[in-house]
Amino acid sequence: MIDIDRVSKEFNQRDGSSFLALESISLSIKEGEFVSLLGPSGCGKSTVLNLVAGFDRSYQGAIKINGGDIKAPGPDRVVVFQEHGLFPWLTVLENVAFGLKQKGVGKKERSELALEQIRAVHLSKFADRYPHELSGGMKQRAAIARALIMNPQILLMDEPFAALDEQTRLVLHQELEDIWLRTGKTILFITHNIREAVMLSDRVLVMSTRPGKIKKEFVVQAARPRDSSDPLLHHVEKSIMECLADELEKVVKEEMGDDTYSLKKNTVSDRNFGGMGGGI
Ligand SMILES: Nc1ncnc2c1ncn2[C@@H]1O[C@H](COP(=O)(O)OP(=O)(O)OP(=O)(O)O)[C@@H](O)[C@H]1O
Repeated sequence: MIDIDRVSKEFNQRDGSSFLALESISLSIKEGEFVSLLGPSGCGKSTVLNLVAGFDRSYQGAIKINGGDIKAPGPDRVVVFQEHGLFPWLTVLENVAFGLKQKGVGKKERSELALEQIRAVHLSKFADRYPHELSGGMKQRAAIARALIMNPQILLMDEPFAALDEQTRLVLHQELEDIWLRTGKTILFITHNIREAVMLSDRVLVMSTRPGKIKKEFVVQAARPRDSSDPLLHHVEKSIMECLADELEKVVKEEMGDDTYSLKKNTVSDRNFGGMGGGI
């Protein structure tokens, strides 16, 4: 369904030089699969998502959806960002129905369809509220409903839960898994949270940084719906942490400007990773 074949991406920098953000990335995502891209800050996760979304067409290599080239953003792919992007002057119902209005769907039909999606994300009681009257989790639910109402084949999710508190995030993980199991959407999910990637995904692709590459793939074969106490999930988390230790070292050295600093001296500890469920 999504085929990324030896894709490289360079950005022009202010000083006129170019910066290689992605180097020969290849990956395939099957229809209905839930795949996460995981990696340290700056490894190119969002760049990959933007290319698949069709926001940026200047790259080397090929990206195909169902065998066809991506020419522009399309209705088959909808992006959910960390920032919900709801219109502040519209209610939840109006926000969710907005895309259908643009498509010319009549008021009664779009309200019915919007309410259906709003029910699916458990926001029925808040359909007539404005975004500023909602919690962060509610806003992200509304953003998901707004994406789903367009019935895309593919959901591209760029750290959609990164700004939420831990409890809310856990609830939304369950809700997203329910939605995914029910709708069979193909999901490409970007995160730097190891626990989140493992809890949600069929496969986690760990990226390395500068330039961004796919370092390793982890298949998560745990049963659905996922149970956070499943030992298999903990096992995969641990393997991913080990895989990421080198990358973190690179990032920390670069950010601290100190070649002598070593994370590993302190071992790959909970402190460095923010706990088993932590981010990177
Ligand atoms: N428009 C741009 N111009 C120049 N460089 C860019 C541009 N967009 C991204 N980059 C650089 O490309 C690299 C990859 O960025 P990207 O945002 O894809 O990383 P990321 O893994 O999503 O990071 P984060 O987790 O912090 O969001 C970074 O070094 C970033 O500074």
